[in-house]
Amino acid sequence: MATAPLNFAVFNKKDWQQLASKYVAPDSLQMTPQILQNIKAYNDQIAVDDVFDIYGPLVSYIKLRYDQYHRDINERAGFLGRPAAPGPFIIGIAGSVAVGKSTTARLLQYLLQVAFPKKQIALTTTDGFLLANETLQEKGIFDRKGFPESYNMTALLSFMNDLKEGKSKVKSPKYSHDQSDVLIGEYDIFENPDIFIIEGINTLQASSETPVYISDFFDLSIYVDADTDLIEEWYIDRFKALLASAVAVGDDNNFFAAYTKLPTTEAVAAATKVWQEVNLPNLNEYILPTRERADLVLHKQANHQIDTIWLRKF
Ligand SMILES: Nc1ncnc2c1ncn2[C@@H]1O[C@H](COP(=O)(O)OP(=O)(O)O)[C@@H](O)[C@H]1O
Ligand SMILES: CC(C)(COP(=O)(O)O)[C@@H](O)C(=O)NCCC(=O)O
Repeated sequence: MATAPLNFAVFNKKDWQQLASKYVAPDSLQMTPQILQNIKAYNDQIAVDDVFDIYGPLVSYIKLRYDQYHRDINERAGFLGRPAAPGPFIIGIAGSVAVGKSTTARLLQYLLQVAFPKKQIALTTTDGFLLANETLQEKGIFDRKGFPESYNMTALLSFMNDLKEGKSKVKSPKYSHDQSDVLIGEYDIFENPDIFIIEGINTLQASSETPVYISDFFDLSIYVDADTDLIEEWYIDRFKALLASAVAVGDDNNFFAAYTKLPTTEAVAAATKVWQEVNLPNLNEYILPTRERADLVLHKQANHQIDTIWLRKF
């Protein structure tokens, strides 16, 4: 993997694991058999030792940063002589298409909920802020899906601003991987969450539409990293899983239905072409250059196991 910049501390799994109970009382994140069973129920491929060794210390670190965030808000409000109106503590998760951002985000949401049972931990993806496929086609940029110009950045920034200001009933549009499109008129509604996770390939990118970055609203950012050959493998694995579910559902409106009519080798060749011509150039040109903007980098090796963690020192 790449060498970490000077402003990051680098941990291997063993050293990171030592940090586990530094800030969270040991009983607040006990990995009981029930917790592990719940995690396995949603993704049985997740490495169980990662849940203990990587996510345990990560939750401790988030707890530390969350407490600092609230102290900071109160002190700043005191300085201004205005009441503190804290919005959520926002965690941004970035990384390539198919590197495992949404899986990481869901696992983190679950573990934070276990560690903070009285807090509301919410999650969304920037995928819902993509322009609809029809609009991308009208604009002649369907083959640029996922690139910066394919998102409604103004809507995304306004969503982030409303959330951070503590507005109630803030809506984010939904995206379906089965349909490979945004779901017009369908939203997730957030009612003053305490911790908010937003994952997406563009969470650390600048916008050409406005000088404000999405990450200006973040209190912590995580970049999920891996070698590109592995990510391509995971992209194809996910494509095969989406094909299998299209076959199981038998819905002709499913985006993947057309691929199910092809021999598997042809369908996989088509997906490999999309990876090579769309998602890989997007990774190299627009996503990977944001890695060093993150506060924390989780580097994965084969089988999604995390082997190295970079943590920003300053
Ligand atoms: N920690 C993990 N363990 C096992 N499989 C994983 C893990 N993270 C992701 N995957 C698998 O890799 C593929 C891509 O993951 P996903 O979370 O959809 O990526 P992203 O949100 O970055 O596009 C999916 O098939 C998912 O099940
Ligand atoms: C919706 C996405 C831009 C984002 O991907 P994600 O991070 O959710 O995997 C991506 O899945 C995508 O559709 N890319 C365009 C090319 C393709 O069909 O893979």
